[in-house]
Amino acid sequence: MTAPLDDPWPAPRARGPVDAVVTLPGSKSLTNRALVLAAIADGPSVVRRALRSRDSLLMAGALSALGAGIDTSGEDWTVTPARLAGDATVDVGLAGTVMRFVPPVAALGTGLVSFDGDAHMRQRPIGEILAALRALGVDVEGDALPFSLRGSGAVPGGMVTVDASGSSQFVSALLLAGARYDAGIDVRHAGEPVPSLPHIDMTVEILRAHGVVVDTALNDRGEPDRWVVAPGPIKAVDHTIEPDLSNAAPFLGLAAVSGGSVTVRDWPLRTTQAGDALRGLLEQMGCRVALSDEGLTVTGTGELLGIEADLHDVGELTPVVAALCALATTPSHLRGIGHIRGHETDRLAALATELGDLGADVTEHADGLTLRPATLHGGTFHTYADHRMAHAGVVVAAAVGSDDDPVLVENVATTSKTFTDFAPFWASLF
Ligand SMILES: O=C(O)C1=C[C@@H](OP(=O)(O)O)[C@@H](O)[C@H](O)C1
Ligand SMILES: C=C(OP(=O)(O)O)C(=O)O
Repeated sequence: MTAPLDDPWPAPRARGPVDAVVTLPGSKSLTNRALVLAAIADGPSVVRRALRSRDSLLMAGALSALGAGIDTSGEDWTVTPARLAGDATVDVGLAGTVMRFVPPVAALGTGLVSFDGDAHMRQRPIGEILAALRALGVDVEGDALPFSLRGSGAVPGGMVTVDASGSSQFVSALLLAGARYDAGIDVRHAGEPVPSLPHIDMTVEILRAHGVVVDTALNDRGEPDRWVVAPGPIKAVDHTIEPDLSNAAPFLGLAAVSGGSVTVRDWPLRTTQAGDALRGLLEQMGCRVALSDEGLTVTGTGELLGIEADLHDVGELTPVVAALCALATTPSHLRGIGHIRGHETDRLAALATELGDLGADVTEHADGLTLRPATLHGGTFHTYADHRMAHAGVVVAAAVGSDDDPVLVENVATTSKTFTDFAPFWASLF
């Protein structure tokens, strides 16, 4: 057990360049997809180097509640599918992947499944998936958390239209379970552009690894925003989970703000993870970036430049990128990210308030932020129960303030959503 931290936490300030080589925990997005598919696959499988954090344990708990056998005792998790039967309650916590990916699976079972989660989760969008399930023949009660559904042992499936402009997870959720629906699933998006497309690519890629037939070529034939999953078996496949590249953001950001050098081990040469975009973003901000057999190394050059960036595809990187922009010597404009107001908190409002309270020059727009150079000072950085706000806070704390005027990060423990014991690990680097 790690000792409880002071709250608010006096996050360490870098007194010189920070040099470190780190091994990061597994990807939340990959772990939770692998668990879902393992639970409805044709036989048992192993999820190696699974992320052990609140979101992945909630996913394991949810699938176990539906009947799957999941052994999370070791580093490698064994999953044994079972007929999904009986009444169950599912705690989704603050995990978008649990709230969105589990209902389409629960619909395959027999029994009443009730969903609830953290207070803020009741504000996060889910209505589109519940409406889609209803249209596909599932008995669903409610339009937001808490909600329930009653499975009848089969889902007819077929064609369904969703507005996934609020979250790519609406599409991923339906695709993940779709091969088990009688007619498969044909998902069409209608609305403003879908954010976080690499996450849908990740879903398609892992489905194909399980032998599921997914047609996205329809998109290339002039039908954008359409994904078709054929009904059929889901092969049992063992997965080894890549490190979480989005969670690499504060570590690489630390190199940038301290003028040091941080290597994240096992950075994949090819990946669908949104965090891979950090390579280009940090290079644009003036860092040296090198991918080698050892991993990804980012070296701060002493110069941190602002950026013009459309983060629509990689919105989850916004909090740390915005923190870096607040410390940059030239202006920045981050756009295309209105949807992150529906993340763990309204991230645009939270970043504008918290960075602004430390002296940053931030303007909030409907779909982004403008940040101009300013001198920041110490104070308390609130996190709104959002792990990535805490990541932004510790990066600012590393670069700003003084012994008499430090940056304190409130509820840094919220990082446990995707990184167990983040704060002691972070502190060990200084
Ligand atoms: O499918 C996933 O694993 C995710 C999709 C994205 O959600 P949105 O499309 O809601 O941004 C991303 O931000 C989230 O962290 C994880
Ligand atoms: C948006 C995020 O999480 P979730 O999976 O809960 O949607 C995130 O981790 O940045």
